[in-house]
Amino acid sequence: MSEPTRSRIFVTRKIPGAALDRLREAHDVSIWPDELPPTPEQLLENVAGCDGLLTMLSDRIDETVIKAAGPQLKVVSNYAVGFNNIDLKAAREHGVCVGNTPDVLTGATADLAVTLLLAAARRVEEGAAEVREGRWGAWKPSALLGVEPEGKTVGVVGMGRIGKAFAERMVRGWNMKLLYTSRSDQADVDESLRGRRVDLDELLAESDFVSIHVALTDDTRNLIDAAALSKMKSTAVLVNTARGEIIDQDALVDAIKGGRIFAAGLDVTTPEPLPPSHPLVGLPRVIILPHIGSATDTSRCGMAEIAVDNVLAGVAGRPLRCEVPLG
Ligand SMILES: NC(=O)C1=CN([C@@H]2O[C@H](COP(=O)(O)OP(=O)(O)OC[C@H]3O[C@@H](n4cnc5c(N)ncnc54)[C@H](O)[C@@H]3O)[C@@H](O)[C@H]2O)C=CC1
Ligand SMILES: O=C(O)C(=O)CO
Repeated sequence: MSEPTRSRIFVTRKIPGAALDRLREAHDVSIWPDELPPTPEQLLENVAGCDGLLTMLSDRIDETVIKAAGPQLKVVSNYAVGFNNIDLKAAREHGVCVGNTPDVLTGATADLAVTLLLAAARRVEEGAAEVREGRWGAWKPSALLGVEPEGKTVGVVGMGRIGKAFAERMVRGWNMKLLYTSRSDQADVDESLRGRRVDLDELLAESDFVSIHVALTDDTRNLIDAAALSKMKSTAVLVNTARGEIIDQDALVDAIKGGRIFAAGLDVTTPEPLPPSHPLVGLPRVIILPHIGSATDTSRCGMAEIAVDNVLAGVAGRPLRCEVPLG
């Protein structure tokens, strides 16, 4: 009996868990060894001749990369649920399947959105900085006053998997009223969470807390711009765990400085990493985390299993476990 064909796979970063062992057993795998990602030039060099790529959300996989890999490339398996870093049109044109890692990170990312909402609302960053920097003075009745979610209105922009998990937490945990935007009606959300689908303008005007959960597309880039921010309540808290490009960051700096919204909690920014000199960094009432929404052992190992399954299926010409529709 002939040996099964071994494919060439490039993995652009070490990933947690044992899933990569399964890939190594079946195929010839090279893993980028550094903590820092390959530069665009290094990526082009390393993909040449590969049948499959296992990529990170920070790797830009455009037509140049797909062509540099060569016509034998069958699959790009992204170690993320988001796939805005991949040129889907180029993938389709070159007959390459694209995989992503949904569901296993939904709870962790929704938890982080709740964390950011509470941390921003209760000014946790400013308080912790006072302690760290020796500025903790006498207890003051009106120091670091925040806002409470209980019974208020939460607006979820994009009622997908994570949007829904976040909404469940806020409605069940804090008895909040739910408004959301969605491209289609969601009867289950309306029934089980007493949600109401509205347009973005109404959501921004009526919500005390707004959390972004849409995918980044040409339609959602800069969705939250100066005009959108101006529609929000001056007491509102804005949370973003989706993608940095969905918010116009210059407009957000102006809105926070001008007191046009109360606070913001961001897990994602443009660029990433955000340089410490950026005007958002250190701004009171803005808390920024380094894109850790899915950073739990459980989620990242689950993502690794799916990403490896996607590569194994893709190089074998089978449907992927989680395949991104290419239109
Ligand atoms: N901070 C982090 O570590 C993480 C961030 N994410 C981000 O969260 C996003 C959402 O993930 P999931 O909920 O699993 O994806 P999903 O596909 O279930 O949800 C995305 C939602 O956005 C909606 N949408 C897309 N374009 C829209 C538009 N123009 N207007 C209104 N709605 C629109 C879709 O209909 C869908 O309901 C990912 O695309 C990713 O960017 C995901 C996981 C971790
Ligand atoms: O999965 C994603 O899209 C992330 O941003 C990180 O898990």
